[in-house]
Amino acid sequence: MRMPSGSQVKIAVAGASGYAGGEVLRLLLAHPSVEIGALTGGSNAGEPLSRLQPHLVPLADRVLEETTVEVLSGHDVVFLALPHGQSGEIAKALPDDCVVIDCGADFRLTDSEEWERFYGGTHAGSWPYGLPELGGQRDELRGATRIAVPGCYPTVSSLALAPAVAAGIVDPSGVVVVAASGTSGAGKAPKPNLLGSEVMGSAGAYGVGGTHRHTPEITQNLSTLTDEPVRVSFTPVLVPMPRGILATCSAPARDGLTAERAYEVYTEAFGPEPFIHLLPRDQWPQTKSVVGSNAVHVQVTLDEDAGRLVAVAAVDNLAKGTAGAAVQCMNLALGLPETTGLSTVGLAP
Ligand SMILES: NC(=O)C1=CN([C@@H]2O[C@H](COP(=O)(O)OP(=O)(O)OC[C@H]3O[C@@H](n4cnc5c(N)ncnc54)[C@H](OP(=O)(O)O)[C@@H]3O)[C@@H](O)[C@H]2O)C=CC1
Ligand SMILES: CC(=O)N[C@@H](CCC(=O)OP(=O)(O)O)C(=O)O
Repeated sequence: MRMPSGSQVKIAVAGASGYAGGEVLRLLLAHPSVEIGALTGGSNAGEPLSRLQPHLVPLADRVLEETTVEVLSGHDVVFLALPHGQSGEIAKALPDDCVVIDCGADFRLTDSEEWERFYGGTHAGSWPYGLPELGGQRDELRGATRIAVPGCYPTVSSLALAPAVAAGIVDPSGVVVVAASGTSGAGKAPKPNLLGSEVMGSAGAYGVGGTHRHTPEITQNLSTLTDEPVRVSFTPVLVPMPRGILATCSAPARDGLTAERAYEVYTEAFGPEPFIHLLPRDQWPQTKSVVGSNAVHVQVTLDEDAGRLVAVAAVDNLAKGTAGAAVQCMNLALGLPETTGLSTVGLAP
């Protein structure tokens, strides 16, 4: 579906009471070509949106509806911001010409065995993957009617290493990613380990030992860039901040690589990308610079003694890590300028 210039696209958001759905709405309120239609919830259906998302002032008079195919039909674009496993049935029942953008994981993986191993249950299938900056992915997204938005950790770690893997300056069988995330990455639903008293003043690793479900997604992404085997050791870390991910990624450097050459490779790869900002040589990414924005801040160097390329990247997990990517993909799907309604300006301090 392509938008005739000057016309408005009518969107619906399923999961509008959650973090990802709320962020999709925050971004779309600043989008010039969007009219906001149905907003649905789960347990909060029937509640005023303002009780759940008081920051979305222009939508203060809206009431959350039930998440049903009937409510969501009749829109040009439907954003699904539902828990894993909830998108498949709804997506299949929506009209073919409706653009469906799934913020969940249901359609991200291409390998059904990996889906069953990491998520359990039946694999719903795979859709065009919503990371335009990865290889030739942008072309897949133009005019697409079904899009799987990447996970937040896979977005930041895949982008941090993509230029190095694509250029063959590292051995992709030795990738290590350690990424620290803010607590909104875990969603709004209460969880015992996410109580304020558990999280405040503490940082903790989880999903250690290759068990986190984003491991196969990072491996899948990097494998699209090389014919060599890709092996990823991924460790997520929960840190006491509401938003942001900082990923420290490394891989064995190929003989003869210098820090200058690595930086050159990244400059060439990211030069044309509107949302990826390779920092000046002496600066390193920090989450506060990307909060609220769709930007990815990246830096790269060589650890000569360890013989490893080290790339660090920061994103806002709810913006480029979810909702910003979803809006960027909508723009591509509809033939709008890719950056419409999205900013690279963060919120600091
Ligand atoms: N948070 C993040 O940083 C990221 C999130 N995502 C993905 O986005 C999706 C949403 O995540 P997030 O917003 O964080 O989660 P939240 O827990 O904050 O929100 C979940 C939303 O889904 C609704 N919901 C829950 N169960 C049902 C159901 N059975 N039927 C209909 N609606 C239901 C909830 O409604 P109610 O509250 O009314 O019950 C709520 O609106 C997930 O798939 C997540 O993996 C992806 C990347 C990053
Ligand atoms: C801090 C935190 O808990 N983060 C989430 C990942 C959030 C994300 O990207 O999500 P989905 O794959 O769920 O869409 C986690 O580790 O499960």
